[in-house]
Order: sequence, then C-alpha cells, then structure tokens
Amino acid sequence: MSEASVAVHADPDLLAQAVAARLVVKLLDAQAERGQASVVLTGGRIAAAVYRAVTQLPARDAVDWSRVDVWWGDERFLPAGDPERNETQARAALLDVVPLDPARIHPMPASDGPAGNDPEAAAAGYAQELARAARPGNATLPHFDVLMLGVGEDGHVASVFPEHPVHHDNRPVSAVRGSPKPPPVRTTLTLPAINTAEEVWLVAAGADKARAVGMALAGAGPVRLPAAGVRGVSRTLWLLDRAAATDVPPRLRSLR
Ligand SMILES: O=C(O)[C@H](O)[C@@H](O)[C@H](O)[C@H](O)COP(=O)(O)O
Repeated sequence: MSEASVAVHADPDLLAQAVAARLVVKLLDAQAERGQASVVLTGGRIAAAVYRAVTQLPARDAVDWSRVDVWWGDERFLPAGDPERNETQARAALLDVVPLDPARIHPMPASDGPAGNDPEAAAAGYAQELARAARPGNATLPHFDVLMLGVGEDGHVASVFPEHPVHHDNRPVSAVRGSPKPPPVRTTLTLPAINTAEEVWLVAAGADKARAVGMALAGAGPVRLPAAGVRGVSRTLWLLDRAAATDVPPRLRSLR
C-alpha cells in the first residue's frame, strides 16, 4: 500500500488539464508496458472537466484507444441514458469522442437493464463482469492501471458514504440504498476493490472539499471518512486545486 502524495494546481481548470495530461501519459505508459491499459472512471463535475480536457489534448491521439478498458467505480442506479448516470456523462464528455472498442467499455448496469430493477442483482452482475476480465492469479478483479475518484464534501468516494452499511460488505461490488446524496440507489466498488488499483487518484476542487480532504490526509477513520481508506497499490495521489488544499497537513505540502 502506498503513502499518499499531494499535487496542487491553481484553479479547477488547470487541475482538470493537469489530470487529463497525467491520464494520457498513464495510459501510454501502461500500453508501452502491457500492450493495453485500463482506467476506472468516476462521476461528478471535476471528473467531467477532466474527460473534456482529455479530448482537447493533441497527445490523446498517441493513445491506442482500441486497447483501453473502461470501468466505473460507481453508478447511479437509473435507466440507461439518464443524464444523471455517470456513464452518460462520461460518454458525452470523452467516450463518444475517442475511438474506443465498444466491447471494452464496461458500464455498471442500468435500472432498466437485463438484471432488472434490482440493484443487488446489478452489483452481482458487475462483479461477474469484472471476474470474467480478471488477471491470472486474481479470481475476482482485472488489473486497474488507474482509478479516479471524486471526493464528496462528506468525504465519500465512489458511492461509499460515511457510516453506511457498505463498509461491512467485503464483496468487490455493492448495492447502495439510502445514499445521502441523490439518487438514493446506486452500485459501487467497495474500498477493498478500489484499493487493488495500481494507482488511485483522488481529484477534488473547491473550498467545500477542504475539510474532508484535510481530515482524510490527517488520518481520519475510513468509516467516518471513506476517502481516508483509499490506497493505491503503488500510488495514492491527491490532485487538488488551491481551494480544496487549504487544510492539507503541512508535512504533505511539499508538492505545492
Ligand atoms: O455518483 C456520484 O455522486 C459521484 O461519483 C460522486 O462520488 C462524485 O465523484 C463526488 O461527489 C464529487 O463530485 P464533484 O466533483 O461534482 O464535487
């Protein structure tokens, strides 16, 4: 498990551009090393800004998008195409723009999908899809080169919310009911699954995130503050704008 490191950018725009540039380089490096790459996407405003920024980068064409697997860390359990779905946002901002192989795009199930309007069945179905792509020696999950997370004002990541029963679920994918942030029904990777990613990037912008970011980096407990429980295998990188970084503990400020 990696120690957290922090990079701070002047404003949300520059943050999105910097994360987009990192993402392109990360995909290129993974393809150079393994012949393919995999990314786990998240929802939210800053993630959408990152996806749009990727499409603006000339270097995006250096990535072989047909050899990129796209997964999701969480999803709002709504009908396919609903504008509130993380998938819908990611498709509009990035996935419809770059030449991905549709078979390598792995959205979490929609509420009108084949599993029906049953989030537990949807979570189990996604767990099976992940297991089918699992790397040799790991029966349940594929290799994730990079997993991106937004951070909520309450410190939630993906759809793992503070003090929620999802914390007691050791399966890789969980159904979430009663989410404090609408919509109430969701599916999410659990923290143990998130923490199998080679790199995890937590991306946050805005003063309303400063408290949660500061507490997570100061070592809060993961049940109270889920972002505190995130650790990538080789890297845990917090990518912040200045407003979100005001409470970062001084010992982690070296990258500012
Ligand atoms: O499904 C969701 O609600 C999102 O995935 C959520 O976890 C988001 O990533 C954070 O709330 C940060 O969102 P912002 O970047 O919009 O603040």
